[in-house]
Amino acid sequence: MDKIVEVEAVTKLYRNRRGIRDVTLNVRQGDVYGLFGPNGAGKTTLMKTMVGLSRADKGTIKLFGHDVTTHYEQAMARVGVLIETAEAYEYMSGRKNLELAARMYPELPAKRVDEVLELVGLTAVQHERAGKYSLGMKQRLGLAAAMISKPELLILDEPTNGLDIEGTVQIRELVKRLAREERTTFLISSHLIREMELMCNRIGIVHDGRMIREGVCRELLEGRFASLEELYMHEVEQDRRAMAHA
Ligand SMILES: Nc1ncnc2c1ncn2[C@@H]1O[C@H](COP(=O)(O)OP(=O)(O)OP(=O)(O)O)[C@@H](O)[C@H]1O
Repeated sequence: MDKIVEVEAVTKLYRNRRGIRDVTLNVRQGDVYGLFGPNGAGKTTLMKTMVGLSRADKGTIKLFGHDVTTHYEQAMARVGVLIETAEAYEYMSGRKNLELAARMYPELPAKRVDEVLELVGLTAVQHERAGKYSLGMKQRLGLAAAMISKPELLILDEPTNGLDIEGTVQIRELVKRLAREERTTFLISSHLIREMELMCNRIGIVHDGRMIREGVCRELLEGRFASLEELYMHEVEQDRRAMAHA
């Protein structure tokens, strides 16, 4: 299947009328898709709606061809999710946390826990209490838990939020490695455009709850913009003008 994520004209508004409006996006197999936008643009709302944590007011969302609203289990069967800060049982070791996550998938080989620990670089500290982990280590533990079932699609909300440079680089390298070696498809949100530029092949720009531009990074730049930052500033300016005239 080519299109793994199909979001079609989705609106989700909170009582205060904030949220997302009429968002359409497609993620294809093998993409590292970056959902970019400043704080409050609507990235988390979109991701939560996509994985059934909140319900769309309008529009359709399909994952692997299955509608999230009507066929939730089939839609989510091959999806791993890390939305907002990773939650771990702080009094348990990192390893125990992952063993607990693995119990949801009885068919997984026992060595999968070792594999994901290795992938996220937590093998050496696996027996330490998760409560003692640094923020970066907690994020990586959350990522390991999201990856435990070998999902074909990983949806990660701000995975580098609050991380220092080293932590950020580690997550980025991990994403690239999984995309390359395990053919994992990614949908990643961030408010850091440089991060997106280094990691993603496709990008969607969310502004004020709307998708204002979507496409292959290389094609979006089209020789007109030196960086995604320039493209973003241009698109936001255009959007503001269009809205002022609407
Ligand atoms: N539960 C809620 N009730 C009311 N408004 C909300 C709720 N959650 C989010 N919002 C509002 O909806 C808008 C989009 O928020 P969202 O968290 O999706 O943005 P975001 O792009 O993920 O930003 P951030 O990076 O800060 O999380 C914001 O204006 C936010 O204040």
